[in-house]
Amino acid sequence: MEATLSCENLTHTVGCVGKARLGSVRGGCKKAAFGAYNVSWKARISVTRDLGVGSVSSRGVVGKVANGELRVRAASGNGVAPKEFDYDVVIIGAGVGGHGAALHAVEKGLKTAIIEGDVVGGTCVNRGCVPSKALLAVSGRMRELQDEHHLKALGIQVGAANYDRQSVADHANNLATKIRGNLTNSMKALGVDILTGFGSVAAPQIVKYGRIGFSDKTITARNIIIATGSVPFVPPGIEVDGKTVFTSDHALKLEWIPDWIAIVGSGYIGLEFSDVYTALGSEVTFVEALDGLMPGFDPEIGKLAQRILINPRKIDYHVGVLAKKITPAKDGKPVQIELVDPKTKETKDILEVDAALIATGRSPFTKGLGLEKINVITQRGFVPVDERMQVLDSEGKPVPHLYCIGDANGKMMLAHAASAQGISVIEQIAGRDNILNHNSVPAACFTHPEISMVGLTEPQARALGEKEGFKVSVAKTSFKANTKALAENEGDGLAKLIYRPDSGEILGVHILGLHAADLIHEASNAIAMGNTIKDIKFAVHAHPTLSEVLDELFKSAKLDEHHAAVETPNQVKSVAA
Ligand SMILES: Cc1cc2nc3c(=O)[nH]c(=O)nc-3n(C[C@H](O)[C@H](O)[C@H](O)COP(=O)(O)OP(=O)(O)OC[C@H]3O[C@@H](n4cnc5c(N)ncnc54)[C@H](O)[C@@H]3O)c2cc1C
Ligand SMILES: NC(=O)c1ccc[n+]([C@@H]2O[C@H](COP(=O)([O-])OP(=O)(O)OC[C@H]3O[C@@H](n4cnc5c(N)ncnc54)[C@H](O)[C@@H]3O)[C@@H](O)[C@H]2O)c1
Repeated sequence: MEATLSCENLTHTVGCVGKARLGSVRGGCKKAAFGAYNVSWKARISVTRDLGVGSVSSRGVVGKVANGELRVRAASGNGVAPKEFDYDVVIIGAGVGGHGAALHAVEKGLKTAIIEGDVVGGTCVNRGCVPSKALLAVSGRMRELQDEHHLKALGIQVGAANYDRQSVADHANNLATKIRGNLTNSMKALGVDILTGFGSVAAPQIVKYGRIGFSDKTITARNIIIATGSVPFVPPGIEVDGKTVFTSDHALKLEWIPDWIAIVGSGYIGLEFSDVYTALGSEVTFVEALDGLMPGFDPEIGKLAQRILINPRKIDYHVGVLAKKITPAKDGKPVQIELVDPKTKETKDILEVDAALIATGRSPFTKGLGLEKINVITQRGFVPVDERMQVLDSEGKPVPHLYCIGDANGKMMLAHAASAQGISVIEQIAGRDNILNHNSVPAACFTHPEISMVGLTEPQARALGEKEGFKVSVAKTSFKANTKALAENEGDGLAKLIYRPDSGEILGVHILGLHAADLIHEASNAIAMGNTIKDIKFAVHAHPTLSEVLDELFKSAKLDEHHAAVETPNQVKSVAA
């Protein structure tokens, strides 16, 4: 038996003895018979014949054989950096972006350090995705238990639902602590060096870290990745006291439940918190500067979201007005919000409420990084990068060995986008060119029901079609036609597909309905893999599942005649073969 080993990025070689169930492998990197073999610790070895399941190990390198493919990775984690540098990779910021990059770096055998100035996990774990989803888990259940009509339809009777505020807050805090521990342990287990302090770029390939203003330790790095994230953006004129006027950082602690809260900004944070607060008994008033609520969503989905998530709840709103001045409650006076016309700046109204949550976006946290020393000028604080996340200097040229990922570059302020950008950068450092297709990155808003999306909105797709001269079509399916959704008595919802009828290319998918955040991945994976509607419309989905909403969606797309004519379902092909 013979096996072909294709090795990439050979740097230095470690001895490695391979044993697979059907034999072992011997030879150099190009072509090998079974027996002992030498591989680079950065090598990826593909075995052309199915070896069954087995493993190889030597000097901290283990490889697993499965389905004819042998992957080799560093088991004990950190590799050995070339002599002239302390590390192959130094990451500044241990949020989800930095964490994703660090794990992938050690997997590639790169000696890696991560510098954190606060606590591991960053925004997502400590002040973002994780605690907010814990609160939303409670709001979802409270909402269901309070919905008599819904429960009656299922034949269920329950007494009055109630909650203990401190226990809900503890649930969110405990979850953040647990996930923070998991992240820390995963890096320690693989041997990532976790360094404590505020990091900055002292010069190309040199990083300093230590207490802010006293960065007294210096390390050298072949590559530096900036992953310093973001903080809440508070517009000027708004005074945050952390008690009655606060940002998501404070709100997630759930220190109290105001009877009436104004939420300034109807983006992701505003919408998710409106779900939490209304389920826990608050009345909500949205203040949104743009002309409609949820301006970032596909307009049709936004309209439906308003019908399902806003109108039936104790929520009212002011749109097309700017919250210009907000004064915290003081001396028995409530919180005061001055609303102005965004164009004329004329005062439109003064709101008096118990509390105000400021959810007006996030600012990159990039001050003090020392980028100006290497001729990099941030744009509104965001670090300019190219499609490979390479930092650009003031002339638009990539700075060698310097990358920026996650919220700090502002390309897509989502946890999984930060992590995916980190992995993409490590792939490049390991010598494999990689460009993340941001159009394939899904997003979700975890309201009840959820909203999810990938790719373009309908107006964006139509604008692109007009510019590039292609036709855009739209298909839709309703959750009302889905057996599983109806069994759950959760028929409210819509899935929308935006596509090119000439090529079958998927331009965007938007879902509002039960478990929309999980359902979107069939569409996002299809876009990432470059699959067209023709490729996936014959895929089989289990019945009865919510996934059939997407099955119906892809099946209902109408492709142009010439394209439809060449369609052949895969299963028909394989039967014929
Ligand atoms: C309320 C809320 C809910 C969210 N929910 C979701 C969600 O459900 N799904 C989702 O995908 N996204 C969500 N996000 C967005 C998500 O949290 C961010 O996109 C993500 O955390 C960005 O990751 P990052 O690694 O770029 O930065 P961060 O997570 O902000 O981490 C950056 C880290 O760098 C550290 N740091 C900064 N400067 C330095 C320095 N100079 N030296 C050393 N360390 C430094 C910081 O202390 C921090 O730990 C939410 C955000 C908020 C606020
Ligand atoms: N589930 C998730 O994935 C999730 C959840 C929360 C946050 N996030 C991320 O966090 C980031 C920040 O979220 P966000 O909701 O704060 O920002 P956002 O950009 O989504 O929404 C901010 C809204 O505030 C409005 N606004 C700004 N200034 C205003 C003012 N003075 N008066 C009235 N309205 C004003 C804007 O028009 C906009 O609609 C987002 O980019 C998002 O990606 C993601």
